[in-house]
Amino acid sequence: MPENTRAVDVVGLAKTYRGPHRAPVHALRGLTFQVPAGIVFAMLGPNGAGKSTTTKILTTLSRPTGGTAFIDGIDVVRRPAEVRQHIGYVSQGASTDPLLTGTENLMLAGRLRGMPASDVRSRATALLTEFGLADTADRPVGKFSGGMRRRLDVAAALVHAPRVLFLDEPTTGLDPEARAAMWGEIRRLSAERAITVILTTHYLDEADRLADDVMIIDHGTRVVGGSPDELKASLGGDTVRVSLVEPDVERVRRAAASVPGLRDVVVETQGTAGQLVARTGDASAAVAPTIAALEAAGVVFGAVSASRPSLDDVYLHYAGRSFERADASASEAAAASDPDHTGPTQKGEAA
Ligand SMILES: Nc1ncnc2c1ncn2[C@@H]1O[C@H](COP(=O)(O)OP(=O)(O)OP(=O)(O)O)[C@@H](O)[C@H]1O
Repeated sequence: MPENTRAVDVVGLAKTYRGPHRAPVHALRGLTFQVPAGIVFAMLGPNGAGKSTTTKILTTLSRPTGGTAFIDGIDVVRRPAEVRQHIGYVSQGASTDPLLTGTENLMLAGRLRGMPASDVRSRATALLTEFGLADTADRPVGKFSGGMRRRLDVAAALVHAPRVLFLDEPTTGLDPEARAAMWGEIRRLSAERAITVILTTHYLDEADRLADDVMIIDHGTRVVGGSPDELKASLGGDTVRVSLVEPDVERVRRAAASVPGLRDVVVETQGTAGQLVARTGDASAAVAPTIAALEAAGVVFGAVSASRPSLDDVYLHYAGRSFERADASASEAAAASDPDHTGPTQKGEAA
């Protein structure tokens, strides 16, 4: 791919957070990926995978401890001011001022970007119209709904017409309706403005529905990447899933191994519950023998389902554990190792 078609080019990116009273945290461990210009690209990973750290480095808010990163061919470490002209960034927390109106917020964003006062008003008006906020343009933003506020955040990030837009968990905390509206905005932006959208998410369905390309990231490295369809097709065949009650893992494995055509068998437990996930060429043919084998082995189980592979299955296949499990254990580990851990939205730069 020619150099100039890459919106993002990251090679061997590393970031270690060091604090005086804590063990170093290796948030990124040699992350390498490229994003072609003009697509919607999703970084998908469980809590603590390194998504926000990557975004912060690419948006020049944090310096890497190793590797290189370029936006539109510009080095984020050596030429950060230039990079900032090319990017818009919507962080996890709201970035607009609740006491100012929508128009005032966008004008402020434009002025902070160094735009002339004569340009910012017309730009603010156009953006408010584009994002369906024209009717509420003169209301203080503190009175906006969560979804309206998030749309205004995106509008503010676009005030200087950047070529690459970063969205850090754009729909976290939104209700389903506002979430769907935000997905619509992101698709529209990509189609109408031809900008590159890089979003981080830990919602599998969000990555699946929105992204042209997905990179699964875990423990600070790239696990696998590609279009959602490519990734799902790469698994070959269907998924059989069985929910288990107080499972004896070895017994379940042995029973599954006796079913012809079942492969990639994973048995996970969480408390007294568990699940068996396996791949098969033809799920409809595999369900009955799976049930028979589990019954014969005396395994207690609940729902049995067969489906086309999902991104959840892709994650399980390549990362070796289910996404839900990874998310839960990352949160537990963070809470255990850091009594001050305040969750994903409140982390500040410590190094
Ligand atoms: N400022 C910081 N100081 C110390 N450790 C940090 C800091 N910011 C992030 N980390 C740690 O770095 C690792 C990666 O965190 P990061 O926020 O990049 O992950 P994430 O994939 O964005 O997760 P989340 O969805 O929870 O935001 C985690 O172990 C996290 O606890």
